[in-house]
Amino acid sequence: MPIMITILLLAFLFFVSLWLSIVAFIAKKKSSSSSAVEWPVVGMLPALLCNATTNLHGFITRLVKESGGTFLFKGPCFANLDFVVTSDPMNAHHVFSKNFANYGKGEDFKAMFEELFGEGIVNSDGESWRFQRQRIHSFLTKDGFENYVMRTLHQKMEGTLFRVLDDACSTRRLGTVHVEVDMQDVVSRFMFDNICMWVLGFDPGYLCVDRQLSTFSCGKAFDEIEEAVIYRHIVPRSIWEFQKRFGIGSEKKISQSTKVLDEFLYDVVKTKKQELHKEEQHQQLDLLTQWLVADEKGESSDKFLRGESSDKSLRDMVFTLIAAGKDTLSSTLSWLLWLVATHPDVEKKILEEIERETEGRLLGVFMIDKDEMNRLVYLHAIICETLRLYPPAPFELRCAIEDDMLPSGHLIHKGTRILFSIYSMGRMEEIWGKDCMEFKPERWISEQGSLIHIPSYKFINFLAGPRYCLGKSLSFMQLKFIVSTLLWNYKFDMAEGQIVKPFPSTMLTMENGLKMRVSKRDV
Ligand code: HEM
Repeated sequence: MPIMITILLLAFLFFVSLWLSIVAFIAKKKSSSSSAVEWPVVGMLPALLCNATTNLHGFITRLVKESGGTFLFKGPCFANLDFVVTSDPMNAHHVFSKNFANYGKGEDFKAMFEELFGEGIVNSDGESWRFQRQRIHSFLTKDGFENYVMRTLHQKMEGTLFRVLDDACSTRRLGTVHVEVDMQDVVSRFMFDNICMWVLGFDPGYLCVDRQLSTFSCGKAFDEIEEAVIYRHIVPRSIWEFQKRFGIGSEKKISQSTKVLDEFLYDVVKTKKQELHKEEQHQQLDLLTQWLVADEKGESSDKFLRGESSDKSLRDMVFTLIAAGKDTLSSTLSWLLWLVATHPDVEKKILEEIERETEGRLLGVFMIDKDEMNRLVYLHAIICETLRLYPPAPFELRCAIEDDMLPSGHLIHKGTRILFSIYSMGRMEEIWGKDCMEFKPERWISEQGSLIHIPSYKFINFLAGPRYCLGKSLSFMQLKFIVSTLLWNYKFDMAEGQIVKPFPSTMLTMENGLKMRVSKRDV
């Protein structure tokens, strides 16, 4: 009997103390100004899940601002989902440049992107990464490559993009009112074809004049993977791995889309290898041909890829380059078109600059040379400003190899993951000033009219240090050509009632697309 009384007494005390701690926790939560409450056992996961589908980037930006630049995101205690989240430029400088050797992509990142990038450059570290970087860099800077890219771009714009837009304009003139074009979809298809032309050497026709005819499923598969993979960032690895094993939910989508892509890419690799010895094939400048030719010449200098590359490593290489170029450029273009359409003063200034610097030669798709391109300073500033507010790759992840201390004073243990929010960095008052939320291209231009240099660790959209983006200068060249030609020839107005907001994805796309009315510009 006394034992029974003792047990009842202990149970009573346990429930009273549990009740008191819950009451205290809720009271603390109510008085706390933090946007993410840390719950017992599940950590901050409920707050992340609540915000993940509505305003993931805004939520993280709020947390980063509240914490003064860096905070620890606590996941559930059983899930290994803790991250140090930061938007502090000094931390970026430390991790990406000064102590570069201590930070890799980490096992979790590799697992997340395994079936997509495989051993491709963005998913590798060490020797394999160094070798691929040096090779891709030499191809991109090879004599004639830039011209080749600009020629293929010109060809696709004139042959397809302008005709698609002309169609949209003439339909309006014939009286079919309210014809709206989803420009996000158009530029995404256009960029996919464009990148394929210089990575694979042919145009797969994802954007074609009669878009009803485009049955090409590979481009769609790319888009679907990108949407689905964000889920792997949010839930514990064991959960998405379980779903992957049994083909459930977004994991089913990823495996179906990867299959479609693999069929296409392996087929391209096989055909390319077979045709390599045909006359003039060696002269082709697309990156896949250049890679195969370099293999033949025995230029491999690495254990990883000595001799002829396997079909798998070629597939990984081309997939990675298409992914690196397509989404980044199409995201920048979409946000830029929206920002210009909603800022008439900026639109007016850019048209004045194009007229002044190219003497109006852009009517139709005319090539502009490098000198003319360099003179388009305001356009350059518009691109930087778009990237600042809407970075195509909003996050960057790194994992510590050994213990370390960040300049912000945060102790980093071996294996800790650090998530850089590039989106938040673009909206920090400490970096950009009080008007950081405004779209203001002028902030990039000095009083003398030249571009202001912002250190790469403050503007890490192309990353900083030894792993900075290999496609940066190619991207500016292409974007300047596409934007100047498009804006000079067409006027883009927002469709009525269109709400533009970011979609929570690994790439910063727009949730509801970008519906616009297109008309020919009267110049
Ligand atoms: C607006 C356009 C672009 C932006 C904002 C951008 C941004 C980035 C970022 C943030 C990274 C670092 C990724 C990581 O380490 O996880 C990166 C890497 C890379 N980018 Fe870009 N990129 C752009 C366009 C391109 C284009 C057109 C190419 C085409 C060749 C390209 C090729 C690469 C490659 C090969 C890497 C890997 C570099 C390495 O790991 O050493 N990028 N880019």
